[in-house]
Amino acid sequence: MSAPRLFALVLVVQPPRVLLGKKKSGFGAGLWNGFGGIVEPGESIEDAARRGLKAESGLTVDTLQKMGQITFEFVGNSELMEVHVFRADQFHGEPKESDEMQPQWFQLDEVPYKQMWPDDVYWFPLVLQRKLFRGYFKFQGQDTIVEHTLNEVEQL
Ligand SMILES: CNc1cc(N2CCN(C)CC2)nc(N)n1
Repeated sequence: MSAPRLFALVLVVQPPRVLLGKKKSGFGAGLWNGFGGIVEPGESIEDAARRGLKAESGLTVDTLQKMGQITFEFVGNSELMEVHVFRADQFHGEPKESDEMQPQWFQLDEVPYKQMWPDDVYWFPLVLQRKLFRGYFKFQGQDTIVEHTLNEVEQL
């Protein structure tokens, strides 16, 4: 079992709204998601979160709160993905479309779960409620969750 591939994911939450981006190409194209990207060698996970948020939305943040860690397995693919989820409540700049993402504000009661990764409906509410969590989701393809665990934790 090789080391999982690390990703950072940032949700900018300013009740009653949350900023999401519609992925324009590649893995998860067409889905709304937080901003971020792969953690490069020699980079901290938090650095990757800041870098990805800036590159994909144009925003910078002072403070990021760690909210959760999710491990994804895809049937038939031995490489696990480990996504570190962060929340930001304050930001600098204006959301700007990038090559990767089309940003849009959503009311918290109108999060477009049907156009998001299927796991999001499970853990997104925990981010909004400021609850820390660890999750594991096993996917068959990109649409079907065949197994999952999700636990609130005291610390990450
Ligand atoms: C497989 N399920 C996923 C992956 C995911 N990813 C994985 C790929 N990253 C580029 C972005 C974050 N994000 C969510 N919300 N769900």
